[in-house]
Amino acid sequence: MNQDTICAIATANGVGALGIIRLSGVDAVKIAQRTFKGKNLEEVPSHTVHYGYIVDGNSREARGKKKEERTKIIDDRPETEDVEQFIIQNESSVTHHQTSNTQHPTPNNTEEVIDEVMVSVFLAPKTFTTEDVVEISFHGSPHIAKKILEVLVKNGARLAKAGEFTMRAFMNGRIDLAQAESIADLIASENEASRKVALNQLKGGITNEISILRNDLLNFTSLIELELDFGEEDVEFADRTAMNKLLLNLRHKLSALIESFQYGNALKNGVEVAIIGKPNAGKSTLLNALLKEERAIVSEIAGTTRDTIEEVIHLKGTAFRFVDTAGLRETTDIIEKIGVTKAKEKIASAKVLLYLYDEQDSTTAEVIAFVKEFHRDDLKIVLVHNKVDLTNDEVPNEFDSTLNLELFPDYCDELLRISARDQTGIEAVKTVLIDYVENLKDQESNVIITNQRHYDALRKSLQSVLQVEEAVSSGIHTELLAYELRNALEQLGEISGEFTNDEVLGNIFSKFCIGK
Ligand SMILES: Nc1nc2c(c(=O)[nH]1)N(C=O)[C@@H](CNc1ccc(C(=O)N[C@@H](CCC(=O)O)C(=O)O)cc1)CN2
Ligand SMILES: Nc1nc2c(ncn2[C@@H]2O[C@H](COP(=O)(O)OP(=O)(O)OP(=O)(O)O)[C@@H](O)[C@H]2O)c(=O)[nH]1
Repeated sequence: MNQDTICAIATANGVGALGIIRLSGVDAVKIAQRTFKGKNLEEVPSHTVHYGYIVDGNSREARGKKKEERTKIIDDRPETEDVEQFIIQNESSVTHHQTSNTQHPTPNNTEEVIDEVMVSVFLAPKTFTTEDVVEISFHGSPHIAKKILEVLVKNGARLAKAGEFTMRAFMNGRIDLAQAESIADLIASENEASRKVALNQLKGGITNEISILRNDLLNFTSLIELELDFGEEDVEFADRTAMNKLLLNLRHKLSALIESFQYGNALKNGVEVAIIGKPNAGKSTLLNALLKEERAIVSEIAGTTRDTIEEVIHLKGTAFRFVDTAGLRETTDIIEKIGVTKAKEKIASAKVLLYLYDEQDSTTAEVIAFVKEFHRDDLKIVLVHNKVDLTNDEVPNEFDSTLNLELFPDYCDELLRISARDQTGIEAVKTVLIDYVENLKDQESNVIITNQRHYDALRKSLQSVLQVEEAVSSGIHTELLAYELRNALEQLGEISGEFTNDEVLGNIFSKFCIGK
C-alpha cells in the first residue's frame, strides 16, 4: 500500500471558470483539513461537498514567528478556537450562505486566505483510487492553483506524477490495465467513434473478452494435463474433439480481435490519406476543396507545395488525416527533393492514397507505372482524374482515355472523375473514404481493439495458440505445449495487467496527463 498522499490539478492548464485540485491517499482528509476553513472535514460523511476557504497557515505573517509556534499552527489547526468559531458560523447550508453575506472567515494574523472554495470528500474504499480522495474546487486561476498546491505540499502531500491517480486505481485493483488505458483514450477522444470505443473498454469490454479467452485456455490446459497424465498408459482420456474445438474457438476469437485493430486504429488515430500526383495536378486545390478552406497555397508555379501539409477532416465520426505532398518528379531543386522524399515516406505510412492526375499532363503509362510502383496490400489506391472541366477544350495528347480499372484489377478499385477547382466530384471522394472505414468494420468481434500494445499481445498469444495446435496434431511434446500454453496465457495477462513489469507500467502511465 502506498503511504504517500498525492495532489495535482485535475483540470486543464490555463484559466478556467473553476479548477479542481485532487488529493488521494491515507492523509488526504487530514492534509485538506489543515488548509481548510469550514466544516471539520475529518468528521463529514463520505461523498459530501463543503463550502469554505483554503488558507495558508504559514504565510508571510506566520513566517515571522518562531519555528515551534509555526509547527503548532499547522498541527493544531483543526482545534484552534478561531476555526471552531468559523465552523459554528458555517454550520448553515450552502444555500443559506448565498442569502447571508456575513460568512467571511476571520483569519488570524498567521493565516492568509488563498481562495473561496468547495471541497468534496470521498472516503475509501469507494473512490476513484480506492483511497481517501479530497477534491478542492477553486476559482480557475493557474496562480491560485499553484498556491493551493504549495500549501498542500507544505502540509504533507506530494505532487502526483503523470497518471498516478489512475495508476493507484489500477494498483489497488479497482480497474485493470486495459481500463486504465481507456481512461487516457477517453481524455484524448475527439469524436463519437473514439469516445464510444474507449468507454466500452472502460466498462470492461476487453477485460471480459480476455477473461473468456483465458478461461478457454485454462480449460484446455486441464484437458491436456489429463491426457499427459494418462498418456503413458496408452489411454486417451482427454476428449480430442473437445480439445480441438477449444483451440479452434480460441483461434477464431483471437483472430477476430486482432482483425478489429485495423478498424479500431482508424477510429482512434484516424486514417492517413496521402494526396499524390505530379506537380500541378491539383493536389492543393483538392485538399482545399475537401477542407472547404484555403489551407494550402495554390499557385500556377509547379512545385509550390514543398513540404507536406497535414489537415484533418472528420467524416461520419472518423478523422481523416490528409497529407498534401510535394509533386512527384525528378527534380534538381534540393528543397523540393526533400519534399519528394517526404512524399514517399507519406505513401509508406498512408492507408489510402488519392492519386491525382490530369489528362493534359499525364500519360496512361505514367499512371500505370505509378500504381505498380506504390501498390501494397494494406494500401487503398484511388485514382482521381482531376480537371475534368478542361477535357472538352483540348484533345489530350498522349493520354489514353480508355484508362480504366481493368488495367490493374489487383491494385486499385476506384477511379473518380473530379474538378477540384469547380468542386465537382468532391462528395464522391468523401464517400470512398467513408466506405473504406465502413469496410474495415466488417468483422466478427464485438470488442474493438484500438491499442497497439493489446494488438501486439494478442498476436503473440495467437502465435502460441497456433504452436499448441501444431503440437497437438503432430503428437504432443509436453514441454513445448506447456511453454506455449503459458506464453499464450501470459500474453493475455499482459493486456489486463495481470502479468506485467514496472517498465511497461511506467511507460503506460507516463503518457497520461498530470492529475489523471
Ligand atoms: N469530480 C470528479 N469528477 C469525475 C472524476 C473524479 O475523479 N472527480 N472522474 C475521475 O476519473 C471521472 C469519474 N470516474 C470515477 C470512477 C470511479 C469512481 C469511484 O468512486 N468508484 C468507486 C465507487 C463507485 C460508487 O460510488 O458506486 C468504486 O468503483 O468503488 C469515481 C469517479 C469523471 N468525473
Ligand atoms: N481547370 C482546372 N484547374 C485546376 C483544377 N484543380 C487545380 N487546378 C489548377 O491547377 C494549378 C495547380 O494546382 P495546385 O492545387 O497548386 O496543384 P498541386 O498539385 O498542389 O501542385 P504542386 O504544389 O506544384 O505539387 C492551379 O492553377 C489550379 O488552379 C481543376 O479541377 N480544373
